[in-house]
Amino acid sequence: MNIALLGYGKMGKTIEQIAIKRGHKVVLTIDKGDTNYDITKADVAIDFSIPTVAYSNIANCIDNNVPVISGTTGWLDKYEDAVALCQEKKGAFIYASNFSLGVNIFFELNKTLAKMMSALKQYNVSMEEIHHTQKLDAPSGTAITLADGVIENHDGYKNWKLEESGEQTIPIAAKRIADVPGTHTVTYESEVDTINIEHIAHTRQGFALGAVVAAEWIVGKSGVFSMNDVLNIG
Ligand SMILES: NC(=O)c1ccc[n+]([C@@H]2O[C@H](COP(=O)([O-])OP(=O)(O)OC[C@H]3O[C@@H](n4cnc5c(N)ncnc54)[C@H](O)[C@@H]3O)[C@@H](O)[C@H]2O)c1
Ligand SMILES: O=C(O)C1=N[C@H](C(=O)O)CCC1
Repeated sequence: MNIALLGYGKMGKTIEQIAIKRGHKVVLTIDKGDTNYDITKADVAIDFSIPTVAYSNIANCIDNNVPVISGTTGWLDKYEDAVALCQEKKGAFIYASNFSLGVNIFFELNKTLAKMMSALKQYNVSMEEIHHTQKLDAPSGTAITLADGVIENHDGYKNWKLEESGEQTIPIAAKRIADVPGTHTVTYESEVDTINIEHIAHTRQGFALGAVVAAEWIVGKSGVFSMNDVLNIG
């Protein structure tokens, strides 16, 4: 497959290594300031850029009929626009806040636990995410997906807030520590005990492999998909 990388930072470079090992060719590496390029050289594009440009990168792919995978976080106010554009143009698009297999299993575990805890009002839920200090957005996209998973499956919670608790609100703490690839903890606390579930990424390889697997999966399809479709879970 010929792959375009939109964003050639930490993730773009890790994805390039994995894509080549899996027999693909990286035909475009687009970073800040690169505007004049022909995206149609690629069979599929993988966007890991920055929140302010993710939507225009995705829209450019859809407009040019190139399937696109996006892992960029912090741009979800425009997610529904991307869905509408993809449907209108009969394109192919996947956004995932986290492409790693382990986190996608963790997402399902989180939903199951939320269902179990819904009747147990003596427990309060909270979340913590820890990432490296270059991260531009907070809370992480993964923490938002985890909070949404609780809200959909636990009748005690209706929203989430960064560093703030309140009635029916899941507090999310965001910590920034040098070189941490990504740690997420969901905690249920009562007066007598604590239940934690946690995912710790040791490297970025898991995110990158998941993005390449999603790119392999989407070619030849049309529609808006999720990692659950790719991994056949959930
Ligand atoms: N979904 C996941 O599994 C997952 C995993 C890791 C990171 N991420 C997200 O992916 C994004 C990138 O992460 P990173 O660690 O590679 O960040 P990074 O800062 O290392 O790389 C981002 C790159 O995008 C470039 N960029 C700026 N403007 C651009 C433009 N107009 N077009 C293309 N590229 C442009 C920057 O110059 C930089 O090189 C972040 O939003 C991060 O939260 C998601
Ligand atoms: O390094 C990052 O930035 C990460 N971003 C994603 C998020 O916001 O959840 C996934 C984990 C790494």
